[in-house]
Amino acid sequence: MLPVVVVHGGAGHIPKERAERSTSGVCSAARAGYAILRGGGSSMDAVVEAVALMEDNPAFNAGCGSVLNIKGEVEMDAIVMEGKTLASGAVSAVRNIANPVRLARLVMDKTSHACLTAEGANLFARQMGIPEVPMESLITDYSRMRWKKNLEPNANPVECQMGKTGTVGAVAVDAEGNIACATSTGGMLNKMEGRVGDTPCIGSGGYADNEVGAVSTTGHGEAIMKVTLARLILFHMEQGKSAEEASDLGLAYMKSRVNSLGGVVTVDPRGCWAARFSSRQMSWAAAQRDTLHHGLRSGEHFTQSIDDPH
Ligand SMILES: NC(=O)C[C@H](N)C(=O)O
Repeated sequence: MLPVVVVHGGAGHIPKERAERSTSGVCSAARAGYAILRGGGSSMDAVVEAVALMEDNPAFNAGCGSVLNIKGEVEMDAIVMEGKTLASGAVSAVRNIANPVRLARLVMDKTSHACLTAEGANLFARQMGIPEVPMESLITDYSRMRWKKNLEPNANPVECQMGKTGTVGAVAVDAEGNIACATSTGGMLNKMEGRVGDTPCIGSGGYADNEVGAVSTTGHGEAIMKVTLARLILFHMEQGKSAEEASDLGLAYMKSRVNSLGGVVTVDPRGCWAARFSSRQMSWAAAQRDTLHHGLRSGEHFTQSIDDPH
């Protein structure tokens, strides 16, 4: 069954004109993660590289392409976790960093802390020699347009919803049976300055445990935190549910208990995986046994050889 990498590009309503870019983005990320696993690399390397690639892709709400806060600025959250030791690292409300997921990994590897926030996270980035990038380089015309539209007094709530998708995440199991997860986001469109969502919160935006599995989540952060969605799904797996059943149970609970929709990618220690969502759409891709799987709408599941030209 092993190894496997599963990635998502955010749950929600993905506008038609952006669907193609979102799909090709998750497929490229899954390919990149799988190349690392196929070469004998670790699940942590695979999820970080897959997520970093999506952070660099302006189609997603993470890194370049992040949604803007109420002031029109980019503040990002990210987390990584490894299932062997339960070590994790996260950054929240960090600015001017191209790849928050790499900074989160450095928090895990180089500090005794689990999360650094705002100026402290930026100070740590400088100490680690990570270059700061101008905020402008993380802002796309699309994200500025969405921000402006949502400031209008008569903003359409359905359109508002569209700009919130695009958080990225990945879970993987490597040949040694080590499991990891990573999640990265610009957060919620027009959020308050300093707002921190679920993504950098352990058990909400992600969780990985070699004995149970791993989950990366996407959706309305405040709702995900209320039900600690990633850990809730792993609880169901501990009770004997499959990755798919547990993901559906967690998402159904979030819907019934706090009336909120979302999506997840999940793996178990054998390499069984699931990409599930209660939202209208979630771009996702998985790579295992030299096969690439992907989908966007409910019920969609396309497969092709990993080596097929894209
Ligand atoms: N699109 C998302 O998944 C947003 C993210 N969960 C947040 O609330 O920050």
